[in-house]
Order: sequence, then structure tokens, then C-alpha cells
Amino acid sequence: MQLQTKQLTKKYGDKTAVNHLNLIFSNGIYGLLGANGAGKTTLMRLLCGLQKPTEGEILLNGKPVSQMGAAFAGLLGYLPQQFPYYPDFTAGEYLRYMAAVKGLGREEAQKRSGELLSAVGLGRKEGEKIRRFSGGMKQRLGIAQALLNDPKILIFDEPTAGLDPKERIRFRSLLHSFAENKIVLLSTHIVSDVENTADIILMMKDGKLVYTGRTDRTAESARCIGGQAGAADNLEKLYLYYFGEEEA
Ligand SMILES: Nc1ncnc2c1ncn2[C@@H]1O[C@H](COP(=O)(O)OP(=O)(O)OP(=O)(O)O)[C@@H](O)[C@H]1O
Repeated sequence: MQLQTKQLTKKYGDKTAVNHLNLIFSNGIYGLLGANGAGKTTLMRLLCGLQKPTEGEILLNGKPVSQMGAAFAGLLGYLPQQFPYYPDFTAGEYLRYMAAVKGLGREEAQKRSGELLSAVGLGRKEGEKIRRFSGGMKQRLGIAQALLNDPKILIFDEPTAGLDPKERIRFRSLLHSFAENKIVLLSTHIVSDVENTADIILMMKDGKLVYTGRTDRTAESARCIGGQAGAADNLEKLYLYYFGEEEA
């Protein structure tokens, strides 16, 4: 499977949030790094079809996704930055509700919800109301909802924001447990979140790709176009090079 962006551009008035991006994703974990406002969320929303590009297109195996309609949506799992949880729902109710929204039948929804709650370590919390969940538990529930339709393309916007170190490690191993044979794209502005997690690092600044590099978790098939290529062995330094002034 190959997901490609061609000259992908999104403008908000005078502001170019995503600027003529040419990327190719194949199976593997991609870490999208960039400071606030770099264009990460906009790129992710474009990839999910939640926003229309001003220019350019997105192709799946060479075919424009704009012509694929629901077939493309069925391949996607998305965890947005701000996810609307319903505090009075139990974890089980919430997942079954989300499964219905995604078009799963009743029995399948029941089965899949149970499986996924166990997979994310919330099996024993099925009957508990979300309002009692910690940030990490909510995030794991968000991951479970993104996986309901068994997506082949997973897009996680800042999935580790607000998580404590223990939950970050948990997230990382969870991600590896379900990432096989999928395209996984996760955004963050924290270098350590992706350097041990992703196969490929993409660094964005002002809507453009400024760097692409492989980490030790090399994905042979992964290839990106644009930006400056290299091995991401000193990611922290690179990040400071590109974003140091803004972050200071
Ligand atoms: N709806 C909008 N209207 C106008 N400008 C927008 C809109 N959404 C985003 N922008 C601008 O586009 C740029 C890219 O924003 P985006 O949210 O994609 O960046 P980001 O890298 O995800 O940042 P963050 O890490 O803060 O989420 C920013 O300058 C932002 O202010």
C-alpha cells in the first residue's frame, strides 16, 4: 500500500499551513515532528479528508482518494488532538457507540469493542465511566476507537500529549503491537516521543518538509521525497537547529 501526496497545499487566507508537500508513505511508523504551527495537524486533517486541499492531491496506490469516497474513509483510523469523549458513557458504551458511527453491525461492534479494550489494557474498565479515567486511560480508549474498523492507515495527532513517562512507554509498546502492515503517522513536538518509536522521521517547518531521516527502526520500504534526507541519529540537535529559536 502506498499513500502519496503530490504538491499538497492548504492555505488559510494568506497563511500557507501546508506548502506543496510531496510525500510517499508505505507500511511503517512515521514520526511527524514540528514546533507549534508547523502544519502537522493540517497535514493530518488533509490526509484524513477532513479538509480539502487548496492545491495538490492525495493518492492511494496511484488513485486520487478524492474519487474513492467511503472506501478510503474505511481504511482510516484517526485520533485527533482534542477527542470528544463522553464522560457519562462507560468505556464499553463509548466504543460500541463509536463502532455504530463507523458502520459496524451490533454483534461485530460488541466483539470488536471487547477485543480492543483488552488490547489497550482497559478490559477490566469496560463498565467504568470515562469521567473517572486518567489522561492515559482516555488516550488508550482513543486509540481503541481509532482501531475499531481495522484501519490500514492510522493517523494520531499528538497522541502522547499530557501522558506521564509510564504511559508514554505503554503507548509506544501498544503502537508497535498493532502497527504491522499499516501506515502509521504520529505527530509530536517532543523529539524523544518519536526517536525510539518511528521508522522514519519527517520534520516540518512553516508547512514544508525540512528533514526526513530513518531511525534505527529502519523500514526498508519507506521512502520520502523532499526535505533534507539523512540518518536521524542526532535528532535532538537537528530539532534545535530547525526550531531552537522558536522553542527558546
Ligand atoms: N482554521 C484555521 N484558520 C486559519 N489559520 C489556521 C487554521 N488552522 C491552522 N491555522 C494556521 O496554520 C498553521 C499551521 O497550523 P497547524 O495546526 O496545522 O500546526 P501544528 O503543527 O499542528 O501546530 P500545533 O502543534 O500547535 O498543533 C498555523 O500558523 C495556524 O495558526
